[in-house]
Formats: sequence, C-alpha cells, structure tokens
Amino acid sequence: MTESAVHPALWPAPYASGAVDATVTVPGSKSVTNRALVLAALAAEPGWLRRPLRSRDTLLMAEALRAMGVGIEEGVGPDGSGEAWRIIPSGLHGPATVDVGNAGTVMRFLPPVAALANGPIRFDGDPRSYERPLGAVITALRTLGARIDDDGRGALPLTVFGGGALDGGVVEIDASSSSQFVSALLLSAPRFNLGVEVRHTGPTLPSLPHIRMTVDMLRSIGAQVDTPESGGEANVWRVAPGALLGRDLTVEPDLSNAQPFLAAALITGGRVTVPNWPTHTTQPGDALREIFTAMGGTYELTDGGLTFTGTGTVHGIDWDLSEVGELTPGIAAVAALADSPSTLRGVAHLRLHETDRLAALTQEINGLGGDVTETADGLHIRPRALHGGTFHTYDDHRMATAGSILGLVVRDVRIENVGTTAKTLPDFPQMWSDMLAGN
Ligand SMILES: O=C(O)C1=C[C@@H](OP(=O)(O)O)[C@@H](O)[C@H](O)C1
Ligand SMILES: C=C(OP(=O)(O)O)C(=O)O
Repeated sequence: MTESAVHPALWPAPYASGAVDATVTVPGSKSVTNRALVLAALAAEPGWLRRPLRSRDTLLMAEALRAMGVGIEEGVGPDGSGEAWRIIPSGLHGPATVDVGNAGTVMRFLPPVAALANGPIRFDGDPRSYERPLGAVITALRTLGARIDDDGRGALPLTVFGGGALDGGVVEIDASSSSQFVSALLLSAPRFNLGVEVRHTGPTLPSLPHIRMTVDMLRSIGAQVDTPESGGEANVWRVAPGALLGRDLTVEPDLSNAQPFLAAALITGGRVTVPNWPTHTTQPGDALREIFTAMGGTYELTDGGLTFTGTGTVHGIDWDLSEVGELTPGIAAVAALADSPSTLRGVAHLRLHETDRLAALTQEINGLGGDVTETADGLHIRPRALHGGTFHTYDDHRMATAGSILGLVVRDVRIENVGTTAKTLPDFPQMWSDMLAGN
C-alpha cells in the first residue's frame, strides 16, 4: 500500500513530463483585499471591492468585520461586471469574537479597529497564532489610549475593550519582526482623534513594499499620510485624522501566489502567462520579474499580462529578500534545482511566519536529499540531485506550493496537507493540474 493511501492527506505532487505552457489566471491579492476591507469598514460611506480574494485569510477578515457590525454583501459591482463585495460601514460594536486563524493581517490589523468599537472584542485563533508576535501592537495601542486584556505574553488570545474612540498621537514601535505592526497602526489612524505618528525604533524593518501598499491605499481613499519617502524623517510615518471615502476598488491578482506558476515555467523550460499583471504595483511579488530573470528566465510584460519563459536551466543567486520575505519559500525551492549555490539573506523574521520557514525549508528540502543550511538571517542552498519523499508543510500555504514546485521535476514527491493552501489560494491543486494540462 502506498503512503498516500495510508495517509489521505498526502497529495502526490504532479510531475511535469515536459515544458509547461499555460495561461494562469491568479485570484486577487490577500494583502490588498484585507487592507481594502479594513479601510472600507472605517470609511464614512459605502464602498465596493471587486474581484476580492476569497480564501481563508480574507473570509476571516470579512467575518470579523461583520461581527463588529460592518455590512459586507455579495454584489456584482456598480458597472455590472465581476464579482464584488459591497461594504457598508456602521457604528462598530462589541461584544464580538474574532477568529484570526493564522492570518497575520487579521491578528495585527484588527485590534486597532476593535479599539474604535464600542464594547469588548475577543481575539483568538489557531495554535500558531499564539506564537506570532503581537506585543508591539498591544503596547502601542495602550500608549494611544486603548484598554486591552492579555495574558502578558504579548500575543493572542486577548480582549480589546473598545471605547468607541481612541486618542491616537505619537508612538514608538519596534517593527523588526513584522512590517504588519506599522501597517496596523496606520490603517486605522485616520479615525484616531489625533491621527498617529508611528516611529519605528528597531534595527531592521522587513517587507517595506507592504508598508508602501498601506500608505498608497490610505491616500487613495483620502487620508493624508507623511512618509520617509515623501520627505519625512527616516522610519517615521504620520497619518492625519480625517474621514475616509467610500471607493470602488478592483483587486490586483496576488503576485506572490503567481510565484509557483512562474517557477514552473522557469524550471521546466516552459512558458506561463499571468493575465492582468499590474504595470504599477506595491506588491512584493512584482520583484519576481527581476529575481527569476537572474535565476535564468526571461519575461515580457504586455497588455495580455506577464509571460515568463524558462530554459530549464536555473542559476543560483545571492539575494537580500528582506523586502519580499514572503517569496522566500518558492525561491528556495527553485534554488534547490539550480546549477550553482544560493544565499538568501535578510529574512530572519521568517522564523515568526506561519511556521518557522527557515527551519521548515531546511528540513524538508534536505528530506528530499538536498543540502540546505540555515544562516542567522536566511538560507544557504547547495543544489544536489533530489529524490521523492514526503514534503511536510506545517500548516503553511507557501511550504505546500514550494513542495509542489519541487514535485514538478522530482518524481514521487508527496505534499502533506495541500489543503493548507486555502489560506490564500483555495484552488491551488486544481490550478496546478490545469497548468500541467496546458489550460
Ligand atoms: O502586510 C501584509 O499584507 C504582509 C506583510 C508581510 O508580513 P511581515 O512583514 O510580517 O513579513 C508579508 O510577509 C505578509 O505575507 C503580508
Ligand atoms: C507571512 C504570510 O502571511 P501572514 O499575512 O499570515 O503574515 C504569508 O502569506 O507569506
């Protein structure tokens, strides 16, 4: 009997018998969808969100906002095209319970929203959510006037006793373990009485494009934001108090979720087109054009989308991934198949993601015969011939997609709990099969 028959949660990763050639329509961005939901919930008037991502993380965000009184209704959008959510803000209130799952965006972005609500809002989530850092947000919110009960560990579970308003003001925060701390405080700040001045005091700051995404989205609905990039002080962001407009926003495809499909083109010497690739974006996944080109592919960005073409030969890279940390698992998988070693740097904070991603990638790639070592802030990957085996995923969607990339060119790779991809890409197994079928 095969191991996958004994253990139904083992998914035989499809093997590519040749070069892939497919067009893959990628669903909406998790990061844009969850920011848009929060901002629309805080706005002074109803708004529309078109082509929202519907995945575990975004449905948890929508459910949490509904629990606090926000209307989120299914609709077809004002021009009659595309699926959409109509978001109707209302007086935020408790009592309510928020299940954050293991969504960093939900566990970090919503406590400030809860502080603006009237009544107690209880936050709980998956076991891993208890281990992910939140203390800096809790302390900052207390400094800004919020009342929060937690167990003193600086993590979930906790209860925010919303007072219906928050003073706001100046706050120092060490966001070296997650950019989401800064984004969390900025997103709700237009509704704080004094707005906010966030001063990051830590040694490093990961995922800067995600902070730019927060700032851009705030500005696009009428908030006034000063940033280091707009001539302000380094590591200081200011948001003025003010009303937010209701908007009609179409969500871009999730470029980080496009990664496994582009990787498939790169490692099989094939070609994959992702329609609707934005020409301007704050999504970190846009950096894949440069990174995967350095690893041996070529791309063309046209009105039809991004077409990525590989030769089947992959080169190692030495790269600082601090701005684009969420791309690390997929890059590590590709690097394990390269013709030279790779060093991936600047991503120590990945130890605090869905799982300890540096440990998990090391363990699982080595489990297939690879030679990966952890460094203080990343991975060193020396490619070796790999063999089949079980690729454990630790409830991490990006581990599941990383293992699937390897399974394209290594026979008999079995992915444990591929369903964990539902966090941000529920249709992944079907999309992967469709890609191989050339659809
Ligand atoms: O704000 C966001 O939407 C995100 C910020 C990043 O978090 P970290 O700064 O914690 O890496 C990123 O890894 C995560 O997937 C999404
Ligand atoms: C780090 C990630 O997610 P989260 O939003 O839960 O932090 C991720 O999607 O890679």
